[in-house]
Amino acid sequence: MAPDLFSKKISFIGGGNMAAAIISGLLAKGFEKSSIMVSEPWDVNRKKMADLGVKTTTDNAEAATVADLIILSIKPQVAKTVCQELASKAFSSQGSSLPLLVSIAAGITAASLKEWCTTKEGASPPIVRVMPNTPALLGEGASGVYAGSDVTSEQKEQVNQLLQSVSHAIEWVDKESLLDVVTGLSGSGPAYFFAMVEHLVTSATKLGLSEEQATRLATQTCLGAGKMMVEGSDPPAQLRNNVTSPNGTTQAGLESFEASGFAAIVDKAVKAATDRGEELGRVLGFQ
Ligand SMILES: NC(=O)C1=CN([C@@H]2O[C@H](COP(=O)(O)OP(=O)(O)OC[C@H]3O[C@@H](n4cnc5c(N)ncnc54)[C@H](OP(=O)(O)O)[C@@H]3O)[C@@H](O)[C@H]2O)C=CC1
Ligand SMILES: O=C(O)[C@@H]1CCC=N1
Repeated sequence: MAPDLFSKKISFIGGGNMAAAIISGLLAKGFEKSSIMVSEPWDVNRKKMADLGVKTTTDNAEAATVADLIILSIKPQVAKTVCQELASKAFSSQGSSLPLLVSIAAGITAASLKEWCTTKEGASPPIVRVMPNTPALLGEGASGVYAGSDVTSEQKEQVNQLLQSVSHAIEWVDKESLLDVVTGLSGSGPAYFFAMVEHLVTSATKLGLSEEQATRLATQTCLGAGKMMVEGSDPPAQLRNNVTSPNGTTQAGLESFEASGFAAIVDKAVKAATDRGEELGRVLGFQ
């Protein structure tokens, strides 16, 4: 990581699953524990953050005031309240030079965040939206990013550095609505693979394997297939063909998937998740 981000103070508003994943990634890259503060109301989660060695508080304004970079890692449903609190209790006293606000909240648009974060003096922070995913915990994340027009190239570089500590794939999108697609693909995506493995294990158990054996075989198959796609040069379709012997077992399995509408099932799921992101932004955002 370049020294630029290393010299910054980062505050997380909300210390749940994603905050833990990103903080773990940053600390693994050598980021100073004392340069991270987490504001979290729930004592159980606050203790988890304190156990990582970072500073904690229950006061969102305190965390926001000391930060060069604020990560909004709360649920979309509380984004408005939290932003308005930051505007009145933290940003108002900071003049026009406000810290960069990085929101990971699904669906909530930059325009809504901007509106809610505007102080009564009319100042508002530059806003970047990121859609990460939970493999960030292992430094194996995939993230989509969108920056508002007032974000400087230096700030974009800081966000890149932040994401490089937890993600292998960092995809900037120039149309904000595409972040909902990123959410439906890679934000929610880990759960699709977990569900797939759960079903594979159940199927193999019904056919006689023990649950333990089936779990070891299915999870390693998932990891191995993933590594082949990421580390090799062949596209997924080629890799699929390589496994599929004519009239063999894989062909039988894949034909059964297709007969049950596999492509349509995946299409509908990614669309449903994408639409839900858009809906969250519309329903919870300003009209
Ligand atoms: N989980 C995932 O895979 C991904 C999540 N996201 C996005 O990340 C965001 C966080 O998700 P996730 O980490 O899973 O959620 P969590 O519920 O695990 O974390 C959110 C945390 O914020 C706390 N919180 C609630 N109200 C406030 C408040 N007013 N001020 C400060 N903190 C508060 C919650 O406490 P309490 O529990 O007491 O309410 C909780 O600990 C969401 O917006 C989600 O859309 C993005 C990508 C992937
Ligand atoms: O399910 C959710 O809404 C969040 C966003 C992406 C993953 N988890």
